[in-house]
Amino acid sequence: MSGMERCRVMLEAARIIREQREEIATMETINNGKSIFEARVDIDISWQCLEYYAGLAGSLAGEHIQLPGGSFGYTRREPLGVCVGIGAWNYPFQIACWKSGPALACGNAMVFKPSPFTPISVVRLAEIFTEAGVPKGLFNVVQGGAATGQFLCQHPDVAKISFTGSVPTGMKIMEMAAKGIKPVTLELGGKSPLIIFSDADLENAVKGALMANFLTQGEVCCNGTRVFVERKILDTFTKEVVKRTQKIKIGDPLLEDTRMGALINRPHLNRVQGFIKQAKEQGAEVLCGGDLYVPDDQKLKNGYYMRPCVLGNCKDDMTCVKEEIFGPVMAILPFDTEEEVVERANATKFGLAGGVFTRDIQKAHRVVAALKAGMCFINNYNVSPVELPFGGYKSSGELCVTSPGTCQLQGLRVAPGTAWSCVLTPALPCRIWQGERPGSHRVLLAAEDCLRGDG
Ligand SMILES: NC(=O)c1ccc[n+]([C@@H]2O[C@H](COP(=O)([O-])OP(=O)(O)OC[C@H]3O[C@@H](n4cnc5c(N)ncnc54)[C@H](O)[C@@H]3O)[C@@H](O)[C@H]2O)c1
Ligand SMILES: NCCCC=O
Repeated sequence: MSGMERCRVMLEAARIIREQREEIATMETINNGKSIFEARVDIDISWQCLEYYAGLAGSLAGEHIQLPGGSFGYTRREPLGVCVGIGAWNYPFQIACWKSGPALACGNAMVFKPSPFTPISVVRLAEIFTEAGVPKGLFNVVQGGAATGQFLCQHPDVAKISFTGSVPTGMKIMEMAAKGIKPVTLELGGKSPLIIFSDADLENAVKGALMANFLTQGEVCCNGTRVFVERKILDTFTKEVVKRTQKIKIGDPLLEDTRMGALINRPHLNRVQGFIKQAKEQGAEVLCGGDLYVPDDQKLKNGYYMRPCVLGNCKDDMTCVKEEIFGPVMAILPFDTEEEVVERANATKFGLAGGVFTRDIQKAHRVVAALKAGMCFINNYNVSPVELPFGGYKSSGELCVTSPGTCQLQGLRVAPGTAWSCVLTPALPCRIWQGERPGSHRVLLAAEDCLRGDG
């Protein structure tokens, strides 16, 4: 198909998703346990993602290169072929759209494997693609766990792997991809810093801290779970955060007023509570929550519910501050100076996201520029519009570069084939990618290098 033909089919899929928003959101709530309130937002981001990539499909073009003596050369953008998408369980439908959107827009086929804990909604996506006119066999769902994932990654006919999940699994995927010399995109875990300066709008900062910690039961990769608070406002901020956390309505995720549903499964619930137990042993103080929540509704009494937890008296070397818990657990850490907090915020193996709350706009930009993190928020948190790139530094994953015939299957939202793309928004650290030209290296440059002229 031509790009415009692919665009039309993808727009139709986006339209069907929009039309069936309520049904798919309900399915996602049952699939994952998150509140229907949040699941609707996930579905909206999903159709927006397909619309976004549909919009790019028609303008994917090669280049004409003039050579001496009247000769010329040209480049074509060709699909890679069969791409594998492997997803995590926290945003099942959305992750499947993030991966299939760019793959299909560029003319690739995709075999998608959801997490075995959330197998359902992606099957609906496959049906929708078929209804919209995606040719049979172009988007495929394979169910299974680690062994199935390995099989897909090692299959000789697979040209590219896009993975969302934990760091240990990401390392295995990268090894498998290396053996097959396959490009890979990794979207991995995080332990992101959220920095609250004393001049911040307190009301907004408290809301931001809740947004950064308790969406989807805290099971969000980019959550700002290390909440650094300037000592001058530590007590006021902590008191308010605890008060608001205790008011979060937990329970049946299908009810309109529920804001926190059930964790994904019993082993994960036990793991999250294990982190809280260990935090107490290491000297942290549970300021609220952390215990099981048993809803009044009899049919939910064995559900995997817990009260959101705020930990005080935390230190940087505690396990609860260093490791990704992937549950509703916020750690509060006092700080005194900007220099100190930036150093502590960056002292982590992860680098997915970061946030700053302050009324001082210069300080805000200075601090986010100094954070070694992919997605940075100023006076806001956990909004990820599809138009913006999403990906990490260090162990949080790799932002792959563009390559001919495909575009990023997640992580880099630029027109495939664009030679230079610059992302420079108030809330994002600037990054510049150099697209591939035949025979050249592809490099990822920090903005500062380019501004100095090194780029
Ligand atoms: N950066 C992002 O965009 C992003 C988004 C969502 C979740 N995450 C991360 O995902 C993690 C939670 O998800 P999870 O528990 O499902 O992660 P996981 O790594 O356990 O599993 C992810 C997927 O990989 C598959 N898998 C497991 N072992 C495999 C192997 N050896 N080979 C191939 N596939 C294999 C699983 O079946 C699943 O589909 C957290 O660390 C979270 O931060 C990151
Ligand atoms: N906004 C979606 C973030 C996905 C990470 O878990």
